[in-house]
Parts: sequence; C-alpha cells; structure tokens
Amino acid sequence: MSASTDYPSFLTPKVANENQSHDAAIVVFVLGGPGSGKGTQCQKIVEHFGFTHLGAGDLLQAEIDSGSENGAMIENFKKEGKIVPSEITVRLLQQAMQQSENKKFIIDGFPRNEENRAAFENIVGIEPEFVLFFECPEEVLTKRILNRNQGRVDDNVHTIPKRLKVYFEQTLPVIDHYSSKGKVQKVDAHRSVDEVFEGVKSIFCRLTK
Ligand SMILES: Nc1ncnc2c1ncn2[C@@H]1O[C@H](COP(=O)(O)OP(=O)(O)O)[C@@H](O)[C@H]1O
Ligand SMILES: Nc1ccn([C@@H]2O[C@H](COP(=O)(O)OP(=O)(O)O)[C@@H](O)[C@H]2O)c(=O)n1
Repeated sequence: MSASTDYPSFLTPKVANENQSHDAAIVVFVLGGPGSGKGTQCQKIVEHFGFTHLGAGDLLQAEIDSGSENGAMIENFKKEGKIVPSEITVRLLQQAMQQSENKKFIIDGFPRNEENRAAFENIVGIEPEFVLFFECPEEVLTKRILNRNQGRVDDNVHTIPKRLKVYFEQTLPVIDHYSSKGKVQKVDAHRSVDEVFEGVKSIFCRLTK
C-alpha cells in the first residue's frame, strides 16, 4: 500500500526495514496496570474510531484454548503472572495483523517489558504512533480484578500481587521509554467508564483524525 491519502499527514507511514510487511499500518499501544480498563476502553475505540483491537493477553489465551503445543507453557506463565517469552507473543500479533484487512491497530497489554518492545521493533518493525496509558491506583486495580468474574486463572489473590509487581518493575519502564520520546498520552482511569472514554476520545480525535 502506498503512503497516500488514506492517512492524515502526521501519520505518514514509516518504512522501518525491508522485513516490514505492514508498511502502511498504524499502531497504538495501550498500557496500564492489570484491571485498569484497557479491554473495556479498547472496545469503545473500535466502535468509534474503526481500529482493530488486538489484545496480547487475548491472543495468548486463544493459544491456550486451541490446545497448541505452547498452550500449557503459556498457561503456566499466566497463572504466575509472568510475561510469556516475547517471540511467541510478537508472532501472534504479527499473524493477526497480517490476517486483518484493517491497517489501524490498537494493541492492548503490550509491550509489557523491554523484551516485548525490542522483539516487536525487530520482528514487526513498526513504531507506535502513540501509547495510551491508563493510570489507576493500585488498590482500585485489585478491586476491579477481583470483581471481574470471568473465571480467569490469574484473577485471584495469589496471582494479583505478582502481576502488579511485574507491572511496576517491568511495564512502567517501557512507559517511561515512550514518555521520553514524547509518545505517551496519559488518561486518568480512576473514573467511570464513560468519563474515561471522554478522555480517550479527545486523544483519538486530536491524533488520528
Ligand atoms: N472505569 C471503570 N470503572 C469501574 N470498573 C471498570 C472500569 N473500566 C473497567 N472496569 C471493570 O474492571 C474490570 C477490569 O477491566 P478490563 O477492561 O478487563 O481491564 P484490563 O483489560 O486493563 O485488565 C472489568 O470487570 C471491567 O468491567
Ligand atoms: N504482552 C503480554 C500480555 C499478556 N501476557 C500474559 O497474559 C496475562 C494477562 O494479561 P492481560 O493483558 O490479558 O490482562 P491484564 O493483566 O492486563 O488484566 C499476563 O499477566 C501475562 O501472563 C504476557 O505474557 N505478555
């Protein structure tokens, strides 16, 4: 696809390297603690702004559910709140991007550590247009996760502290990295779903219209 009129001028697609198969794709990363509302807000972004939502955790869960050879290993990482080796997650994201006819992606729950970030850069070769960051107090995250009621193997008092530790120690540095590049758009996620979306909407209207 050519870098033509499909995109607003500030979103001029980058051609990062010759392996890049999505040279016209637009990527927005969505980060925030577990339970900060990433998935909830991504659904709304899809409805309002025509992005395709790729949840890294959802893609990993689909691998577990499909009975793939990596499924049991991925499930163990999830149960312990650990981050799955990046090559697996990035390949799943890359496949989903290649299979999509859309070229606008919100990628949720990724990159969760520096290894994730480097693997995406090396394998997919796309820099995000910006990073949407949902900021939310730790005690609110815990309450929301315990109320989520989706039967997840990791939404329990054993795993939640481990996930939070990983978030503070490994994900916040990734957010700092993008912050230093002026790419982070922060939203106060400790408000109602609609109030949070008002904040999200103004960012997407400003940066993707
Ligand atoms: N702004 C909000 N206020 C209260 N509860 C919320 C809000 N956003 C999401 N939730 C609820 O909190 C839980 C976690 O939200 P979710 O979108 O799954 O978070 P994440 O994808 O970041 O883990 C869900 O049960 C969801 O319905
Ligand atoms: N980039 C990612 C995203 C999720 N995961 C795994 O999937 C789990 C759930 O992630 P998720 O994004 O679905 O959910 P939240 O923890 O954000 O609520 C994480 O705790 C990790 O075990 C991962 O290993 N790498």
